[in-house]
Amino acid sequence: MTASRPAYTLDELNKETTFGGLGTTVEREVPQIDLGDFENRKAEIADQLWEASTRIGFFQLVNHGIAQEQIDEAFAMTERFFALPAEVKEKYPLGRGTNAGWEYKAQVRPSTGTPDNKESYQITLPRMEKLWPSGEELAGFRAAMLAFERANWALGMKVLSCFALKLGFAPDFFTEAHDPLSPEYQSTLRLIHYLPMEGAKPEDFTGWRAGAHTDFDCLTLLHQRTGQGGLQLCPGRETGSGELAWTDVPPLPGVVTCNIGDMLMRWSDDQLQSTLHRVRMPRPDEYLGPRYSLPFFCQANKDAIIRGPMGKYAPITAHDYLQQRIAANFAK
Ligand SMILES: O=C(O)CCC(=O)C(=O)O
Ligand SMILES: [Fe+2]
Repeated sequence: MTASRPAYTLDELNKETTFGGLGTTVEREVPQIDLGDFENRKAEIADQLWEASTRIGFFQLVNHGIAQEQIDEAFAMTERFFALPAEVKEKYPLGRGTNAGWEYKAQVRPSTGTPDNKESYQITLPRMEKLWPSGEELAGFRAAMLAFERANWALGMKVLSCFALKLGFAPDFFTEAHDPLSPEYQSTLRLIHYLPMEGAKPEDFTGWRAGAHTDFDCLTLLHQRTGQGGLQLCPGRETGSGELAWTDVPPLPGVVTCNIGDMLMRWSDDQLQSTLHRVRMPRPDEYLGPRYSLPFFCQANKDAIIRGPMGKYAPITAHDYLQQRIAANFAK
């Protein structure tokens, strides 16, 4: 299969085509970082974020400031959205290269060459014209999601301000690069529904809920439900000849799971690690119901220029960078 895959122009994509195998599992510690008393503890928090992100590329935030009621409401609305009839969801289709709208089993990862076993609805604010379900179809959805999008943006900017500190940029450097009032804004809230596996055939369990990948963005904030596990990570992009060793990331109550994406890895001259991850199928003896997750992707505005403090890579706009990644995942 590998031979028939396209060659990509970005090195990270060519690498990704080699990560589709089952691999082994190993325990690793995913650091928890407490954001409480942020203003007074910022330097210490920045050190902890830096340590986690240069080492494993994943961490879990506690005392992150997003109320559990708001997270629960976003999940409840998400379940209602995906429960709408397909004829309704089809009225709001994902536009090619836009990260906005609904898709069903349309994302093919370079690592697996097969579609993820999921449907998703993406919210990218400047691109939502004609993509919101009407109030009659789903009352309260738009208000809940706009508020949740903004809460995640604010948390993401807090974390990114710590990385700005460590990289020698101005404190609001990344906030300005992710300006939600600009038409160039392209951060995305994604609602994901992984399909239930009750009564599925044995061969259906051989695929992936989400094939191995790294995220395209600067930083991902991921909300998960307790009891709906499956996320696994593999740090360091260990591309040697051996099998990759994967670590389960349990969905703990009250935490927001975060990971560094390729855009921030490039922006930090490869100091911060964008870590490979995937969502495995449940085993037949595990919970087989649907799985919902809510990632928020902090993706710098299209016109932001990605240039690291040491200038390791040629400057590129966030638009050009992202388009190459999206094209590789949704190629028709
Ligand atoms: O659903 C999850 O737990 C992870 C999803 C993910 O990695 C992604 O959408 O990029
Ligand atoms: Fe991801």
